Amino acid sequence: MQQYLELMQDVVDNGTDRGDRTGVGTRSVFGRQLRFDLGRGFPLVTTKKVHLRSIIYELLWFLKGSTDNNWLRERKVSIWNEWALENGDLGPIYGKQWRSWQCPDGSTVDQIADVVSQIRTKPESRRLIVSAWNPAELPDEAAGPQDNVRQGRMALAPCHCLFQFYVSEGRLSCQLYQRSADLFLGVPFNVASYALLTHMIAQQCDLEVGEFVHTFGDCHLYSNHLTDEIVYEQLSRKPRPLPSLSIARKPDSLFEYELEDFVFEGYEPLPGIKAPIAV
Ligand SMILES: Nc1nc(=O)c2c([nH]1)NC[C@@H]1CN(c3ccc(C(=O)N[C@@H](CCC(=O)O)C(=O)O)cc3)CN21
Ligand SMILES: O=c1ccn([C@H]2C[C@H](O)[C@@H](COP(=O)(O)O)O2)c(=O)[nH]1
Repeated sequence: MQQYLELMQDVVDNGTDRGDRTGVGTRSVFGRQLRFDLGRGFPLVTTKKVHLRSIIYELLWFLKGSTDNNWLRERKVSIWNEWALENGDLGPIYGKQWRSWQCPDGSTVDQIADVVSQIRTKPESRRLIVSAWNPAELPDEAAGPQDNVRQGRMALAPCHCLFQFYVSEGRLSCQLYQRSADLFLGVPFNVASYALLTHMIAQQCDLEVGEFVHTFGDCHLYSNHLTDEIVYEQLSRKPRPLPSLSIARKPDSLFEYELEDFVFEGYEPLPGIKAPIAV
């Protein structure tokens, strides 16, 4: 994960200091890319301990099509708490757009089931895309997350907003476009989540894993992460070898995976680093 640290250093050295929606302030660069060969280890940050359980449950929750934070809370995953209503509702965020994108005629599109079926039947297609960016349901940037949900809008605009698959020589690759990236807290989650999704879809489609290509728009470090205890501490650490992932069984569909199916070996990270989240 040296390249993750290099991107962090790039933001520190070349970023411009700017204000942002949350009021915290960031240092940011625009337009960057990381590439991970998934055959050479699972891309999980090793220079701090990353909470894999939260990442896996969040992905399973997206794949269920759920936007109800209670499902995560029941599993002790707290990463969406700040954005949810009292009753758990997060509005039409990822799960809704992935599994039941609303059409004008009242029908819905299951983009995930469709893309898996396309990968199986038309692997050379150049249209293997899933988009969470639904302009009709975006939040009003001037209102808070809960107010947006009360209006039937998303609590937060999709950050990882569009991804595309590519099949070549029996390998499945995935490229993500992330319009806005919290490099310290969000990105380790996003890289691992899409790497995991690529492994799952490859297994379902009888393919090997290829690359995960992570393309960024506004790539930032929050100003309250630019401290000796947080970002500079992480930049002083040396990456360790990557863990490996094996999947214990092959479920009948992409929607039937469980936490216990994912077996990670050789994850020996440096200690965790706590940081405040910008809401
Ligand atoms: N500012 C911001 N950054 C994000 O990364 C982010 C948002 N907002 N809003 C929506 C989701 C929620 N995500 C989150 C939220 C919290 C953590 C976080 O606090 N991580 C800690 C603790 C992990 C845990 O307890 O499971 C970490 O050390 O990684 C990570 C991703 C990613 N997203
Ligand atoms: O998966 C995610 C979700 C969110 N983020 C970060 C990126 C930004 O710091 C905030 C979102 O704020 P916007 O004003 O909507 O850009 O959350 C992330 O990195 N990964």
